[in-house]
Amino acid sequence: MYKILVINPGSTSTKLAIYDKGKPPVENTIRHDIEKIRQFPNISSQLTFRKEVILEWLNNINVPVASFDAIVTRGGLVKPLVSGAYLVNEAMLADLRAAKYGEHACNLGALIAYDLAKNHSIPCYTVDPAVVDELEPVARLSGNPLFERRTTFHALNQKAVARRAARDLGKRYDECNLVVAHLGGGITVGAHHKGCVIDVNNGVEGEGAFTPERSGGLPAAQLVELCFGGKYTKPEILRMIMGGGGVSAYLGVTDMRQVEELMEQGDKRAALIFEGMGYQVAKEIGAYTAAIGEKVDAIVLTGGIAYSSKMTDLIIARVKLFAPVLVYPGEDENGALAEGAIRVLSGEEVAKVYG
Ligand SMILES: Nc1ncnc2c1ncn2[C@@H]1O[C@H](COP(=O)(O)OP(=O)(O)O)[C@@H](O)[C@H]1O
Ligand SMILES: CCCC(=O)OP(=O)(O)O
Repeated sequence: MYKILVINPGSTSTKLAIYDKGKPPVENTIRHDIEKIRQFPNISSQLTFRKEVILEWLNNINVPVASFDAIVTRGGLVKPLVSGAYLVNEAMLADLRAAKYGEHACNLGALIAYDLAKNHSIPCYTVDPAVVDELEPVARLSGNPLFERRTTFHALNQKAVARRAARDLGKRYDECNLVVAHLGGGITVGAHHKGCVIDVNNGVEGEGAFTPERSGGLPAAQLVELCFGGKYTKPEILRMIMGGGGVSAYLGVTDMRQVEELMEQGDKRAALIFEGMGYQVAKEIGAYTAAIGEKVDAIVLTGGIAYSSKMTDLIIARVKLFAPVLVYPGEDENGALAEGAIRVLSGEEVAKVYG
């Protein structure tokens, strides 16, 4: 068995885990001060800050970087890829440094891992990055040839949870039809048809349901008016879509537990926004059920917001006629990353080469 460091950078946190030869994992979620994060002009400039926080933790628990057999990290926004494990290489790092395929905190993972590992000859991997692309040709059409739909979604957790749901249904993943909804800071709903995600909303480009901090799909003509109206700058408008949209724009908070507290105090607007999110997620589930076009074995709800039975009850009430609903709150991205690295180290899977 192997000793593996897992690095999973999110927009406001860095999740870390050490998997050591079958022992229970040692995990740590470092929540970054939001004001501190906002001081950085862009994601890539957070590199040194985030790396030092990781080194500090390893130092505190007395684990040297050299003791790891591999470092595995949540993949960044790179070119569209088939599902699997990838060796972190210079070509991948160059695309991430240039944010060639977009900016998201997950871009930092491979950059940090490589930086930590480079003096110790330790291999670094990513598994099922957010850009896993198994879309059918018909799903790529946007409605105008100037725009092509592309994938950015919770591929790692969606795939891991879909495999778990298949096991619980007594089937193999590639025998199942599942609609998986990851309900977190970003919300993505994927149509898993016999082991392939044939369609999914892009979680960072303004598609799908609104989320705690993202707008989801907006009325296109109104957005164009706003862009050319002269009142807002490009970064301000981008923040309306990512970071400051959705629940944040309506209520000024991004934690759904706070929204529930407001509801308990009788805040009717909070109740409407909470219901609106569930309503939009249910509509997405309906759309991706249609995308599968065959009998759906189960609808799967996962991610942090799936801890809220108020939210899952609201969604289930609208979608239960389509298929049975399974709820797996939270995520086990760390476990999925470690398993991916172990598959490579043990020779069960050959790491793909990015380029
Ligand atoms: N018990 C809970 N009830 C309601 N919402 C929750 C609960 N726990 C976490 N959340 C919400 O889950 C979201 C984060 O989900 P998570 O899956 O960890 O995020 P991400 O997809 O961004 O990694 C936050 O909006 C948080 O408010
Ligand atoms: C990066 C793609 C999926 C996504 O929206 O992730 P977060 O919810 O972690 O921002």
